[in-house]
Amino acid sequence: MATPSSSSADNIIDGKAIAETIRGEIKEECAALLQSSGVTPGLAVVLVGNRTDSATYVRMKIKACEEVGIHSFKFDFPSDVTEADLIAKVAELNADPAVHGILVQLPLPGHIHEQKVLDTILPDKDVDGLHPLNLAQLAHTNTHGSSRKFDLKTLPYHAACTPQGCIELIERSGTVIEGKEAVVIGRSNIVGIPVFLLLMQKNATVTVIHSRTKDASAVCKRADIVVAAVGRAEMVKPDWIKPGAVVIDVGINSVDDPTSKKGYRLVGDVDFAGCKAVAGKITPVPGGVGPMTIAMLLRNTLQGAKRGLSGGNGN
Ligand SMILES: Nc1nc(=O)c2c([nH]1)NC[C@@H]1CN(c3ccc(C(=O)N[C@@H](CCC(=O)O)C(=O)O)cc3)C=[N+]21
Ligand SMILES: [Mg+2]
Repeated sequence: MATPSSSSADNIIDGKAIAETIRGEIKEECAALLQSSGVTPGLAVVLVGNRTDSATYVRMKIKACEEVGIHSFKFDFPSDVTEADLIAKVAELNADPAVHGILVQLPLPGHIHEQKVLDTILPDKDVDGLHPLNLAQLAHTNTHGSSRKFDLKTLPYHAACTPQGCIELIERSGTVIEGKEAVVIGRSNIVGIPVFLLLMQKNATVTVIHSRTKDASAVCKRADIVVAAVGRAEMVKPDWIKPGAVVIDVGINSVDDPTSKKGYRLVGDVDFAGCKAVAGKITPVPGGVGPMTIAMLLRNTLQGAKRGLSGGNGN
């Protein structure tokens, strides 16, 4: 086993490396699934318009599929596509047995009601975990006081990808969640709420901080585990962090930077340099949560294909 280095980087959680490990695990499982049942998992990706960031993310997702042995099917629509046409495509994919997962890349153009489109995806094919029924399943799961363990790899429904990625980063970097004080900053349906639910299912004591919280920094400072998902550049300062805490930064904020070639750079919701000096462990941006989101998408797609074989969603 490699000896951990004692460089200043050694409290950084390497999301890129952890995601690579997980993609390796998924690749093996895809090969085994193909061997045993002849099935290749399939992911349909729907991209609307020509945002460069969305096109980049979609390209990364498709490349990741190829690498692990998941079929991908890409559907491009112009930015003036009607909501009805998008919903018709989703309905077609819902009925396609080669498609185990459907992802509609967000954001959608303003004239389209995003949730209305997402709600059309069959929950069993909703590998983003953004359908309200999947969020409800996560809240409704109750393994406490039962011998059944809460295991992300075998959930009978889809949990959202970024939140699952946060949990994997915490656990795979060596932190036991059970019994810890966790604070989630932000309460979005996509990240804050599902992260809160996952941490609770993992037996943490969880507090959610939001825009109406009084004295957010004092509440945050109680946490052994902090997950920041507010979408405000470098909002979490070193004096918010309890010494030794694990800090997971979900934010992807672009800030002007004339010294960079692109004229901007990406920063998280956490003041990384400052908080790194106080935290026990911390994720960088980029190279933290981002790559995990894609790894979890692959895992959900594989899981969906396996569930399809066993018939029904096991509830
Ligand atoms: N239906 C839907 N599902 C999503 O999961 C979804 C979405 N819409 N819309 C946009 C956000 C954003 N997102 C990211 C995925 C990977 C990285 C990622 O891998 N980032 C790299 C850097 C990538 C770069 O070089 O820009 C990193 O953080 O290291 C980031 C962001 C998924 N999203
Ligand atoms: Mg809209």
